[in-house]
Amino acid sequence: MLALSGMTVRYGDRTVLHGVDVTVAGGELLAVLGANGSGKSTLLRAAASLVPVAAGRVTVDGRPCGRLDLALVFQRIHLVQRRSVLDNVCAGALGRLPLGASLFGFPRDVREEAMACLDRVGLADRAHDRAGSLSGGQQQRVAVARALCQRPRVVLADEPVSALDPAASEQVLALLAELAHVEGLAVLAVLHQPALAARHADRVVGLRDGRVVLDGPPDQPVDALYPTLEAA
Ligand SMILES: Nc1ncnc2c1ncn2[C@@H]1O[C@H](COP(=O)(O)OP(=O)(O)OP(=O)(O)O)[C@@H](O)[C@H]1O
Repeated sequence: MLALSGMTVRYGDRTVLHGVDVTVAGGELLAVLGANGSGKSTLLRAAASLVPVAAGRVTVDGRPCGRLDLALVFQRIHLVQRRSVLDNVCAGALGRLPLGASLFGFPRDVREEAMACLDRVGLADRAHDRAGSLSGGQQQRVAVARALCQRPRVVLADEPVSALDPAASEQVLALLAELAHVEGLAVLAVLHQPALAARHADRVVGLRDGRVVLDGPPDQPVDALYPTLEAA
């Protein structure tokens, strides 16, 4: 479903992605692994058109990727802390609502859909609490619900569990895998923990110096991606 082809990104005269090809099927959770600076976030940002691309194409089912095809989940959780959990999830629908539609509150159908998304992540009972009153792990699940409310085909998650404790990390990864497997979404997650990828991803892509150096089953050895302590 999602195909990144020949993705090349340069910062100044430095090339940080060298013609990277990555595909993610519908129903698949793909983990992207690699050492610091290997180009993982740049790849995700290039896929979302958040950085200029020197060459390459991003397609969804063979068509150029549209703004509404993709939903993003970031490491730092961007929720409006003083608004309710439900309002934050409703905001996922903004891209398809007419301008100003949310000025006097979100329409009832959007609120119902947002409640269903919250139910999906196990937080329907917190809908009317302030987002800021939830734990980090719960807020990341709200961010996933907001992404769902966008009705995307593809979810791109950039280190979604880096700030979470082990139990919350497992929960968020299991949720992303479930969205892929149950909703048929293509989910690409940049991760720093190979063990989490091995437990939850369907496939792993490894980057080194802006190139794909492995692509295969999630439980394959990935040590070669990371510098040893002596080399660091
Ligand atoms: N805005 C920028 N301007 C210049 N260079 C950048 C910029 N963003 C990233 N880079 C460089 O591009 C390379 C890849 O960075 P990127 O953030 O994609 O790596 P990463 O694999 O996600 O790293 P990390 O695991 O540390 O988050 C690095 O060498 C980084 O210094």
